[in-house]
Amino acid sequence: MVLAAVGQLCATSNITSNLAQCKVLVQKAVAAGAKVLFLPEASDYIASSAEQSYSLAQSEESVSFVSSLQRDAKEHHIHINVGIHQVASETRLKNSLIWIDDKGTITQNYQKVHLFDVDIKDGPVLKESASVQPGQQIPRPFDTPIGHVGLSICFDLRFPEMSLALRRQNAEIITYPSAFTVPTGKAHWEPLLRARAIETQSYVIAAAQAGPHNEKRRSYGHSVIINPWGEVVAKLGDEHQEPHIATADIDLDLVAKIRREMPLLRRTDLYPEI
Ligand SMILES: O=C(O)CNC(=O)[C@H](CS)NC(=O)CCC(=O)C(=O)O
Repeated sequence: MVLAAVGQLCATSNITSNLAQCKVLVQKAVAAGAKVLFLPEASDYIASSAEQSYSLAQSEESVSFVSSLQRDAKEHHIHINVGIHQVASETRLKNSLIWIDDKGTITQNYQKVHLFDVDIKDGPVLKESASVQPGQQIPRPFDTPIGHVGLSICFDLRFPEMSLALRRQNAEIITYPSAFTVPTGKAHWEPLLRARAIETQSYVIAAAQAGPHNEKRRSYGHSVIINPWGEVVAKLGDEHQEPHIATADIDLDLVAKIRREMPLLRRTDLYPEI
């Protein structure tokens, strides 16, 4: 069994201080003996407008955010999965999730495919598609020290088609780094994540942002690791004063046992194969 850590922070528009929080999380994960650290969506920054988000993605701080974590990964022999913004075009960004291996190399880069556009009465109004270009592919799950990892981000967790597609390609662990809104988090966060774990018979690892990013926006927190039986095996609350981690052993024998004991044989003669 290999130990994985989820890290929780509250990013603002200050990339330098967000990096400092991420580095604290790396230190805590290393001290706990974790081999992989999962950091939230948009760990580099949460901006207060589309314009600010685009200009931050072009900044030097944005480049050093990633290179500094690459150096940490190499120095401490830890893999780091982290959500960042990348420039996609002259007007739009990518909401990206990169995998940095224990040599400091970026080996995977997933671009979020489902964008979060909501306008909830007396609730959050967010239009991610105003500044972000949707990804066009679902990368294949890849080998890591904790098993085959399939990458997805935040709002993607509402689409079981995507997690089932990753499962069919042999994912054993599915990631959902997030910055969930508070009302949708209270209502949907844990049940949806547990459902994704149960129906894919995979670990679900969801590192979350927590607390107030600016006057307009706050995130729900509650980072979790869920085993393939749907049990929460590591959990944080909504603390946001200082960065926190939670850890769990990833047991691939448990994945194999659950899949062997309860095969989910699909009736693809009756509905399409995903
Ligand atoms: O804004 C950034 O820079 C980073 N992106 C995000 O935080 C994204 C888009 S606004 N947040 C979500 O997808 C929350 C989904 C959610 O809360 C739900 O599905 O209920």
